[in-house]
Amino acid sequence: MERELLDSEERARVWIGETFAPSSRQWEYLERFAELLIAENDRQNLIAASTIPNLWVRHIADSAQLLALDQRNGDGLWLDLGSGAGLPGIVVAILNGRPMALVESRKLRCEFLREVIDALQIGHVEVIEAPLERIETRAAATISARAFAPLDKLIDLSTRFSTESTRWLLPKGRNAVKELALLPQPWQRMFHVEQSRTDAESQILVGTGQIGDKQRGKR
Ligand SMILES: C[S@@+](CC[C@H](N)C(=O)[O-])C[C@H]1O[C@@H](n2cnc3c(N)ncnc32)[C@H](O)[C@@H]1O
Repeated sequence: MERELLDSEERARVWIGETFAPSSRQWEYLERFAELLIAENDRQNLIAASTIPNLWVRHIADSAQLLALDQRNGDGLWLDLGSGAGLPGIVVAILNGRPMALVESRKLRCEFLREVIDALQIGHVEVIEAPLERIETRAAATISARAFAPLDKLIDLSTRFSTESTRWLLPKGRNAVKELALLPQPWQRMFHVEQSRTDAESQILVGTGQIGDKQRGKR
């Protein structure tokens, strides 16, 4: 069955309500995050100004849809790479209590992320202010990365955080299938393609497992 496209702010909110049943506090946090994001966008370029009228579709629901693809609870770490303004990491963390690590190399963006965490009192979120290449290796239950790097580079940089049960959630816009086809076969087989709920032409690569050196060698 074809999925409903979240093509209006109202539909995006209704879908979030139906999918995650947020508490009134979680709704308040999503609203507050949206306000902080818009305000901060005057100071630093976090999101394209043209997307602000559709913020709930383009950023909030677009981020939340990743959580719908991995609704595991518990204490498995969610690692969000190149988090920028906290997309998808902050949205996911508002809706889910799993530990969240936001990896972001730019100082100003990290300052904003820490302000949001303080304002919303979401203590299960940490900001790792460093290039991904330099951070300590930790096992991630989930790895997300929105608009971070081309797929082959992204996988190269993040393989060391994966385990056999790692869920990879990689929104890849219109080039998802093309980028996937460029990977070595063993990596390709780990992924399937999900249609984005927020953009008819965008897709998300969803994978499970550890990408090891051996597989890399079988190019
Ligand atoms: C295009 S932005 C996307 C931000 C956010 N994920 C989003 O979808 O709005 C890419 C982000 O990745 C960060 N970034 C780029 N290379 C990085 C690296 N090697 N390590 C950590 N962060 C990096 C940039 O500073 C930037 O904030």
